[in-house]
Amino acid sequence: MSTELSIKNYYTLCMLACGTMGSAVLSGVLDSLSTGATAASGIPIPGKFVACVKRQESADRITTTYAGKVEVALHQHAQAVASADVVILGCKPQLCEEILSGKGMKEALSGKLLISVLAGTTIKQIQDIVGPDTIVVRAMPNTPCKIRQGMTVISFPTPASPSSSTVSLLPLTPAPSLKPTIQWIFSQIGRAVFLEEKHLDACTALSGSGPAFACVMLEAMTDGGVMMGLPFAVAQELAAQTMQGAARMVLEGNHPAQIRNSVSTPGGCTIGGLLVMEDGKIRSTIARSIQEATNIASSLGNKK
Ligand SMILES: NC(=O)C1=CN([C@@H]2O[C@H](COP(=O)(O)OP(=O)(O)OC[C@H]3O[C@@H](n4cnc5c(N)ncnc54)[C@H](OP(=O)(O)O)[C@@H]3O)[C@@H](O)[C@H]2O)C=CC1
Ligand SMILES: O=C(O)[C@@H]1CCC=N1
Repeated sequence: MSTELSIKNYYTLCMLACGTMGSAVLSGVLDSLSTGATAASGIPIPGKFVACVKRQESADRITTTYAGKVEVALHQHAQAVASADVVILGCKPQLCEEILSGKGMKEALSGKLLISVLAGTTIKQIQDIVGPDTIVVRAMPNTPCKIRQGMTVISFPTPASPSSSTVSLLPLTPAPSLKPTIQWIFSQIGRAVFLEEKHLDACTALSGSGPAFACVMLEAMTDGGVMMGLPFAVAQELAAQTMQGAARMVLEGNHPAQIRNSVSTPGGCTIGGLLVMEDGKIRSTIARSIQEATNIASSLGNKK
C-alpha cells in the first residue's frame, strides 16, 4: 500500500452515521457547493454524497431535506463506504466499535480517509479497530456548521517512529496534500484550525459543547429582558444579535476586556450589572463548566 493517498476531484463523501452532527456538516457543505464554492488551486472537492443511518424515518428525513442530492444507505453500510473516497464517522462514541467492525467494513475502509467527529475517541482507538490501511483523522466541529458558522478543530495522527520490526504494521500517515482537502470541507462551513490531538477534549468542551453553553447565557439575557417587560421575541433577538456582535468584535481583533470597559460608563448601569454577575461567580462557573465538560469528554471513548 502506498503511503500517499490521493483523493480525486469530485470525490464521493460518505457520512457514516448522519444524525445531528453529520447532517450539520452535510448541510453546510451542500450549501457551500450550491452557492458556487469551488476548489482553489487543485484542492479536490466532493461531488457525490452518501449518508448511512439506522432508522427508516432518518432515511426519509435525509431524502426529503436534501431533495435527492444525497444517496441514503439504510443497510449495507460497508457497501456505501466502499463506494466513497472520504468517510466522516458521525456515530455516538459507544457505537464506534460496533459500526467500524461490522461485516466488510475494514475492507471497505482500506485505503480511505476516515474523519471521525466522535468526542473522546482517540485516533489510536479508531486505528486499532480499522487497521493500518486506513488514514484516521479527528475533527471536532459544532452544530453552527449547519449554517456555515461552525468552528472545527482538526487533529492529524502523530507520525509513529518506525522500527525495523514493526514497520509493516505502521498506519498510513496522511500525506501533506490531505490537509488542504480536509481543511476545504471544514472551512466551507465555518472556521477550521489544526491542533494536536492532546487538546481535542478541551476543544470538544469549548467549541463542540459551546453552542449549548452560549445558549444558556442567551436565554438568561432574554429572561432578564422579559422580566423587565420586553416581548419575548424582541428580547431574544436583542440577546442573540448582541452576543453575535460582541463575538464578531473579538474575532476582528478587539480584546473582550476593552469592549467591556468601553461599555461601562463610570457610575452607569453596565458596571452595576457586571458587579451582580461577578457576585454570582459567573466567570468561574462558566470556566469550571468547560473544565467539567473536558473531563467528561475525555472518558466518552471508553464507554460501552
Ligand atoms: N451534537 C453535537 O453538537 C456534536 C456531536 N459530536 C459528536 O458527533 C457524534 C454524533 O453525535 P450526534 O450527531 O449528536 O448524534 P445523533 O444521535 O444525532 O446521530 C447519530 C447517528 O448515528 C446513526 N446510527 C446509529 N446506529 C447506527 C448504525 N448501526 N449504523 C449507522 N448509523 C447508525 C443514527 O441513525 P438514525 O438517525 O437512523 O438513528 C444517527 O443518525 C458523537 O460522537 C458526538 O460526540 C461532535 C461535536 C458536536
Ligand atoms: O455532548 C456531547 O457529548 C457532544 C460532544 C460535543 C457536543 N456534543
